[in-house]
Amino acid sequence: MSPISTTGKVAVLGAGSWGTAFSVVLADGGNEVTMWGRREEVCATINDEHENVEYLPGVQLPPTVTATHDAEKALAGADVVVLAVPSQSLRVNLTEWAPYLSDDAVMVSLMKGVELGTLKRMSEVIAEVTGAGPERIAVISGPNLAKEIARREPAASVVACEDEDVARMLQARCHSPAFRPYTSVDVLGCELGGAYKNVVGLAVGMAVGLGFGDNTTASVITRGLAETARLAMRLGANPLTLMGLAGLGDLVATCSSPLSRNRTFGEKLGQGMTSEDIYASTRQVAEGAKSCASLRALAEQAGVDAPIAQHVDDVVAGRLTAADLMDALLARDTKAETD
Ligand SMILES: NC(=O)C1=CN([C@@H]2O[C@H](COP(=O)(O)OP(=O)(O)OC[C@H]3O[C@@H](n4cnc5c(N)ncnc54)[C@H](OP(=O)(O)O)[C@@H]3O)[C@@H](O)[C@H]2O)C=CC1
Ligand SMILES: O=C(CO)COP(=O)(O)O
Repeated sequence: MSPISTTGKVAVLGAGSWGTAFSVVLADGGNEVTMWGRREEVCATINDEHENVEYLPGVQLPPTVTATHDAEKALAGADVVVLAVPSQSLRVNLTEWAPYLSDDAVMVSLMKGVELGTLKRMSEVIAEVTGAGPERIAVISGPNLAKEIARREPAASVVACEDEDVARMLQARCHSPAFRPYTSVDVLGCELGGAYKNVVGLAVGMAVGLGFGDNTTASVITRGLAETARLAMRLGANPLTLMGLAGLGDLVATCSSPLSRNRTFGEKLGQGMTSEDIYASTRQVAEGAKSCASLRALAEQAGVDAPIAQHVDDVVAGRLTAADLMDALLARDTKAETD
């Protein structure tokens, strides 16, 4: 095997919280980073003030991070392309960007969602839109709340690619003093862990919003992990992935942290706000509010029992209240824990 390159030019497409925080990780790892931002004014403040004032105020970005509104410019010369837009917009975005991608660039999904309608994971959307093989598609997922990562608080994550050499190359590219990536070949397990924890985070948030304490949240987290593992294993994931950073690790971070947008969305539902009110109150994405419906459908398709996804979807859609969700989860037929 040839020596692994640890530096190079990376395009990060998406200038929200995670695209920006991950650009800091990549810059700390020695890469030259060009971000693509949807709005010119966001790019201008990144270039002129080295700060993403809207998404990560107070975080000074390294000089090797620049931004452009022009995707062709962002992608020029990039051998690694990091995708950090909301999951539901990826297909449209990537279709626009595809003509500017080089034929051998590796694409890395940072996204934690499942596409509505098609029920595709983000790696599957990337493969479909670009025609790239699995050796050019990777996922990075773990307990990585953007604000903490941008402040360089120590954290670990998983870099998954079916081609282990590519996972190792990406691991070297994003290893920095505060960010420790582990490799994996279980792309499916990492993606389902990342998408499902958002739905469980919504349920935990609802419990918090209703005023319940740690027994309730621990019960929802644990049964949420069981539900995630049931579906992921049925679809072919390695169960150990669900016990790792992209499963349990991310679930714990999301469900415990007031920084989580999904937990916060759930908390507001628990306090009686509607999804429409919550959408109107923030620009930031809470992936679980959409992926609850796609994960519910994916579980139905796979013949897997998914009561948390099912009831969270009903609350988000306004068919149930958060209090109904808690009652319904407890009133289900009793069974053995390991069924
Ligand atoms: N934040 C976090 O801690 C983490 C997030 N993730 C995942 O990363 C992904 C991105 O999330 P995050 O950065 O946090 O989200 P944010 O809400 O912070 O930012 C979203 C970004 O996407 C842009 N955007 C929104 N809609 C569109 C669209 N239709 N087309 C193109 N761009 C669009 C926004 O632009 P504009 O400002 O113009 O609206 C903004 O730059 C999600 O899948 C999330 O689950 C993963 C790990 C950690
Ligand atoms: O994925 C995340 C942490 O790993 C971020 O969670 P939220 O999208 O809920 O903020």
